[in-house]
Amino acid sequence: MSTQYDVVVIGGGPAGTAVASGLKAKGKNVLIVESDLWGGTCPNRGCDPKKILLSAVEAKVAAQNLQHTGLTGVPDVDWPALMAHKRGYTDKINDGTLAGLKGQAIDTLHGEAFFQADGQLTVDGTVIATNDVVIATGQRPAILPVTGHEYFKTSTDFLDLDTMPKRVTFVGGGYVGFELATIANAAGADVHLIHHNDRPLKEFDQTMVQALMANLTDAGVKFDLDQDLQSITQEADGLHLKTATGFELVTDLVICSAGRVPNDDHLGLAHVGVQFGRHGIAVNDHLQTTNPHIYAVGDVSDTPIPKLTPVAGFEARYVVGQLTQPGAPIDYPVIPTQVYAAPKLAQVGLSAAEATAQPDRYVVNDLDMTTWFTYYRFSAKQALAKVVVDQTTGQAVGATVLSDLADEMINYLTLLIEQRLTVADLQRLVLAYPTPASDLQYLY
Ligand SMILES: Cc1cc2nc3c(=O)[nH]c(=O)nc-3n(C[C@H](O)[C@H](O)[C@H](O)COP(=O)(O)OP(=O)(O)OC[C@H]3O[C@@H](n4cnc5c(N)ncnc54)[C@H](O)[C@@H]3O)c2cc1C
Ligand SMILES: NC(=O)c1ccc[n+]([C@@H]2O[C@H](COP(=O)([O-])OP(=O)(O)OC[C@H]3O[C@@H](n4cnc5c(N)ncnc54)[C@H](O)[C@@H]3O)[C@@H](O)[C@H]2O)c1
Repeated sequence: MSTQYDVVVIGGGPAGTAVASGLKAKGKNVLIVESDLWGGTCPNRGCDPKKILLSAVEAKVAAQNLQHTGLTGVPDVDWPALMAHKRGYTDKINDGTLAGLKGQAIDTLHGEAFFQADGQLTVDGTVIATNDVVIATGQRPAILPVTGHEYFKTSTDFLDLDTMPKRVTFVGGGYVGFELATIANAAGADVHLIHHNDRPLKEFDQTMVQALMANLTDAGVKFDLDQDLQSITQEADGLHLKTATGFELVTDLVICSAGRVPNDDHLGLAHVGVQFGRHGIAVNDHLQTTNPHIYAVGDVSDTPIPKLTPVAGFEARYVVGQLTQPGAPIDYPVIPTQVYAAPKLAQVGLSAAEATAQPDRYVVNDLDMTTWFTYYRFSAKQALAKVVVDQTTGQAVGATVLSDLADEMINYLTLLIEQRLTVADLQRLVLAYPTPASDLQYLY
């Protein structure tokens, strides 16, 4: 191991590993430091394990929808077997990621990176000399400071549960709350989702959110809106949750799904002049912190961009460019986001609400696709889309989709929006039929 590096990357998640690989490929002498699991949140305790568990939900919903139309019998989720399936993937991530980094001849260190008072970067006390640093330390689950907060478990605990408790409650109606409530409900738990106001998933189209909640309610999830949790107490019959209105609920497991906080408060950033706060590390439009030799990428950076794995990868590629051939400010493409519930809710670009405020420029195609061939085929319960079209160009500029296929449809729509394709452009292509892609020409 060298003692002098061109760049030290702090954090071995999607952002940090992509920076380290990119810089190494460009001939830089790089060290990457990780204090916990190599691979970070997404493959160990985020996107990937969540979507493996969702596979059983998808199969169960598909079977439920086809009852009386050619299929009999709805399968049960065998949680321990599903968890073993998940662990068959996640158990290999740490060693596999580390081996991948070593295979690229990237130096690695397991330990806690910290900037000492004299501005020196240390890993568990050992001083590391470097020209530049890239911070990619991600976020961790927020824990609401209610009485009895020590009883809270997090998404990390949920995604590694040995057995599914009878009663599970989520506090916070964001991505994590909706996604994990969907999984727990399909696995047979009695599920509540407590939210402090009447607008869960507030950044999504609210009529679509209402439709998603109606589907989940039908499936058995109970939404307790406008309930501000005050306390959790352990009693003989379970955990008692009490809210400000006097509402009370008894549960076996309570997951705090009220957001995530940046891992920026344990790095000694004040010792190197790096500004940070509760939204993350302050960066300019070159992802440079207030110390010009230190960059921040991925979930830990304070940007208005959604905190997602492909965004972490995009920012990582940009910073590799900055550290090898500095150039223009970062220019993000449109970014799709989605909630992997049942059905899935996805959106990209301009929202229907934003478009409606400019009626001279935009038109919103409000589509109920439930009876379309694509969804009739598997008796889908509901398939909705709102596609925003710029009337001057005929190009799609935004979309929201609620359906079992929304995760794929939103990527097609992202391509159409980014490539500025019109319906005429689409009709010059021949796409395989019958497929969801062959519906695209009917969306706008
Ligand atoms: C339950 C859940 C589901 C999700 N689902 C999706 C999804 O479906 N799609 C999607 O796009 N995104 C999803 N995300 C978000 C996604 O996981 C993150 O956007 C992504 O992991 C960010 O990558 P990152 O490298 O910035 O941070 P992380 O993956 O969090 O990696 C940061 C790493 O830095 C390490 N670290 C922290 N401090 C130090 C230190 N002092 N020294 C050394 N190392 C340190 C941490 O241990 C961690 O391994 C999900 C997140 C959660 C929690
Ligand atoms: N599918 C995906 O892409 C995906 C999935 C999971 C997580 N993520 C990433 O992780 C981030 C964090 O997800 P999250 O769901 O934890 O956070 P979030 O910010 O999406 O949602 C948190 C929710 O908790 C609510 N809340 C806040 N205080 C509360 C209180 N006192 N009581 C009840 N509710 C309260 C908020 O209003 C909000 O709706 C996301 O923003 C996203 O970047 C992405």
